Amino acid sequence: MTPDELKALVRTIPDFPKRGIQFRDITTLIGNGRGFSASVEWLAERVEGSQAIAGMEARGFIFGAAVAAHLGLPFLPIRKPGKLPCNTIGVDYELEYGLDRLEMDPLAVTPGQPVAIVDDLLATGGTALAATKLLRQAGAAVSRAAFVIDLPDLGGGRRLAEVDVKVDSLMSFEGD
Ligand SMILES: O=P(O)(O)OC[C@H]1O[C@H](OP(=O)(O)OP(=O)(O)O)[C@H](O)[C@@H]1O
Ligand SMILES: Nc1ncnc2[nH]cnc12
Repeated sequence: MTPDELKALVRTIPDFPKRGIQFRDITTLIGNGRGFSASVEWLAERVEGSQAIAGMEARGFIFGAAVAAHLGLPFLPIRKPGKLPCNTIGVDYELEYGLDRLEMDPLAVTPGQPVAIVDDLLATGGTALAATKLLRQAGAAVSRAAFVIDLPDLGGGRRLAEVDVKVDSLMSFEGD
């Protein structure tokens, strides 16, 4: 499937979860078997060469885990607060429509291990920056991140470039 065909599978819902937000919903993309599979293959090609894939709860688990399994790599879950049973490190961050916190097991990576980030969507970059910070704090080398959707108007790509993370995105939505 072409990137345009995949983009046509993303549903836009206005004013969710807050007035003024155009919510780009991947439910309809993953609800299409060929679309899901093509998206996972596209992401996997971008992060090949990494030694592990990290994905952020919850939508990052959908694509991150699938990409890791596709490449035969470990998957590192980066979770919302209070979910991991082990000792954790955490970071608070801001996103397009609120505040949140991410946590991970600091022992999940080995020193210098190249870990790529995979998520469904890049908006302000707050989530991916928080994940980068956590993974680096745990000792991982983070230089790549791949997303299904980029919202370039919100500047996430620029913010990740500033911390030396190269970004690839399968499609983007701009100007509305
Ligand atoms: O670039 P940002 O401004 O940080 O926004 C992008 C993040 O927002 C969404 O997650 P959300 O926190 O809504 O959680 P969910 O995956 O549990 O739906 C999305 O899945 C990204 O992780
Ligand atoms: N506009 C948006 N649509 C879907 N998920 C998002 N996460 C942050 N902004 C979003």
